[in-house]
Amino acid sequence: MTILNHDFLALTLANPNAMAPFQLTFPSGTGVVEETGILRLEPTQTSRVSVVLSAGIHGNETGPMELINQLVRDILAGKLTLGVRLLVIIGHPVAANAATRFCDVNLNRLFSGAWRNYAGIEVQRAERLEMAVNDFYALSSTDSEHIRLHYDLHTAIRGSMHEKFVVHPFVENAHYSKQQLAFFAASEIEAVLLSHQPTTTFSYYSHSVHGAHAFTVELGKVYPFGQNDLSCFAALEKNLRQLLEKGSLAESSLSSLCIFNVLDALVKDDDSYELNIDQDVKNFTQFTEGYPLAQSKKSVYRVKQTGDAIVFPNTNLPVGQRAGLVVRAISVDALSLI
Ligand SMILES: O=C(O)CCC(=O)N[C@@H](CCC(=O)O)C(=O)O
Ligand SMILES: [Zn+2]
Repeated sequence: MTILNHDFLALTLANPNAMAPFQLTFPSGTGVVEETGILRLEPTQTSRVSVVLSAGIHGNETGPMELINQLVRDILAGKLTLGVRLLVIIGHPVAANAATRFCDVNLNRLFSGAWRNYAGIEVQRAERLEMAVNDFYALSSTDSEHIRLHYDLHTAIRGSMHEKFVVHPFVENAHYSKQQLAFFAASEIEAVLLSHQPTTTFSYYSHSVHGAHAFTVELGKVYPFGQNDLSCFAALEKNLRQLLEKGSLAESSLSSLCIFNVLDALVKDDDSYELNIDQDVKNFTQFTEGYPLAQSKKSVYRVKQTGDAIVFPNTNLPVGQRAGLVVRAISVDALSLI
């Protein structure tokens, strides 16, 4: 079996629920479609880099799916010579076809085994995606020189003061990879959010279980299929092509990056939970000290310091889930870089 027109996204969306595995060859290697939306590509030459590129963990975040589909198409067509091990994931084809973020439960809250505590169609998918990542990294060399990367590409519900930004997973030793940050700077990513607690996101899973340099990468605002301006991703696309071809990461000065500590995760603690923000407030909007940013019958959250800002505000979710992040800018010089 082959992938018609090298269009892995079309194949995935045409078979959203399941797909029998099949193998394929392409000019620079061999591959296997392991399940719908899960494609592993192995280069002919051995490589010391294993890259996971995922998109569409939220079904309506179409731009990143189109971006990675272009990369796959060019690899399969022989226009891009694959030089690294590559696992491509289209996260949630059922939700993508329904043009919705998720069907029953937010898939990006189900990793690190959290799927065991939920019910819905995303549960099986989270377990399957964990397995795909486990199998992929298990096949990589255990030598300490081998580099494991996972970029989980998303787009945001709202507009943003910083159009492109990454969420850095919690790292216990607070040492941050200069090379990864320099790669983001070179890819026109404007800001980095440093998490300070474990989460149940996909990128955190790859980091915590497999020691990967793993990030949630936000690439702008959500648009339907066909309405994305892929030229907005040009810098990242160019650098991903270099990574996939040469196994090397483009780098720029970190001085262009705005760094933020995640101070607090706002959690919806009651059905009465509300955020005191306008409907169209952008990510990274700042507030003044004492401002009652969130409240419910059970709690009130007051802004701790003028300049603290909100990211991912959202109350359209079940009690117990994250309703936003409160972040505070810090200097890049304050980071311990390795
Ligand atoms: O725009 C929003 O509110 C959500 C965009 C999105 O899907 N963000 C990810 C971030 C994951 C992380 O914190 O690493 C998510 O909420 O799952
Ligand atoms: Zn998302």
